[in-house]
Amino acid sequence: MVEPRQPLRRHVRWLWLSVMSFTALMLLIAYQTRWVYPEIHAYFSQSGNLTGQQLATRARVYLQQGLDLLLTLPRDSDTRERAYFQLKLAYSLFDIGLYRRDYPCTEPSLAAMDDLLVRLQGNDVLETGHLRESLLEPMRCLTEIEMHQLDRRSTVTAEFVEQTRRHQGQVLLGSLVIFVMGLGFWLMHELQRRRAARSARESLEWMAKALCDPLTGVGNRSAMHDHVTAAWGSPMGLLLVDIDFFKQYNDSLGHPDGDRLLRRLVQLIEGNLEHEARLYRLGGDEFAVLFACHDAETLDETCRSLVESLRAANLPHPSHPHSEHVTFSVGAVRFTASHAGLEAGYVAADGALYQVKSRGRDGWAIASLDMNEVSG
Ligand SMILES: Nc1nc2c(ncn2[C@@H]2O[C@H](COP(=O)(O)OP(=O)(O)OP(=O)(O)O)[C@@H](O)[C@H]2O)c(=O)[nH]1
Repeated sequence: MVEPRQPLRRHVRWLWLSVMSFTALMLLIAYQTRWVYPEIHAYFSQSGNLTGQQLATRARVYLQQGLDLLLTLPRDSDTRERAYFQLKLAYSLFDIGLYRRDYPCTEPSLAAMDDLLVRLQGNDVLETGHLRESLLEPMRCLTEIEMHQLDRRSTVTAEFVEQTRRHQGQVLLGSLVIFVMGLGFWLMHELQRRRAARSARESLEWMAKALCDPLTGVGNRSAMHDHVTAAWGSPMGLLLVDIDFFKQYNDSLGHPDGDRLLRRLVQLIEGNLEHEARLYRLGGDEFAVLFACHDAETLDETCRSLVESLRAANLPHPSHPHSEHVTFSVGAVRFTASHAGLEAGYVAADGALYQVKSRGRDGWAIASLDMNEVSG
């Protein structure tokens, strides 16, 4: 019961491993998508961060506040001083390498602011129209920088998001390929294993067939040798059973009936055997019985019992010269299990069988063998 469940368990384990690793990968990707990338995106978008755009925005605010102060009347020294401070702050935030390099309007704007700062410091009279004109260009320039920097930032963010999406797609595709390859390898391994199991099973079946007589289903001569090898060194009894006048039986009833008689004989003999005794067909109408046999009485009793049970079957034989029923001749011997022992035992049992045949058949005879001589 345990054996057939093993492959199922292995399949489940393989599938479980594949599904778990695939799920882990998917979770990782989902985590990246759901939490990590938005975090990065948020970092790029946060309002408190000092980017190129935010410096320009602050500079413009300081500039606007300075201009508002200067446009306030009366324009006393305190107001001028506060306006100077705001303009100075705007100037310092505006005066950075990035703006000078990327925006041509920066240089003239800074020059105009510088000029205004000098005039404020020198307490020059400042006309409202002139003030507006001087600060119009820096204001326009800072607005242009702000807008451009905002555009740049959204372009960079969009590119980043697009890149991560593409990367994510590649990771997903790669994982799917790995998963499919894993399944493929598993499938190949499984097919290979099944092929090996099938060929092993077929080999065993062929081996079993090679040891079996196809007509009667009992073991053949090779199987009998295997039996002797398995019982090596132990005392055994060998009975050779032969149907009398089987040729006549075939001739009168036909070979199919002869086959049926052979199969019936197998049933009768097997029904009469002890548990550990085995029946073999050696060829034609000759059968052999092998069994553990420790003394002569057992051999004698087995022969007697077998012949009597076969006689009791009363199988009809229409062309038997001396009887109306099928009769049998049995030759028997005891030997010690080994190849040489079997060979000698077979010769001796065959001799005993020949004696029975010569005496008129329908009987049994036991040959004696010096068991020590053939025990090797
Ligand atoms: N029906 C059938 N007949 C077989 C088979 N194998 C051998 N035979 C026949 O068995 C007969 C054996 O004949 P013999 O060896 O002369 O033996 P017998 O006729 O029994 O004579 P004795 O043994 O001297 O009594 C032959 O006619 C074979 O053709 C088989 O598988 N089926």
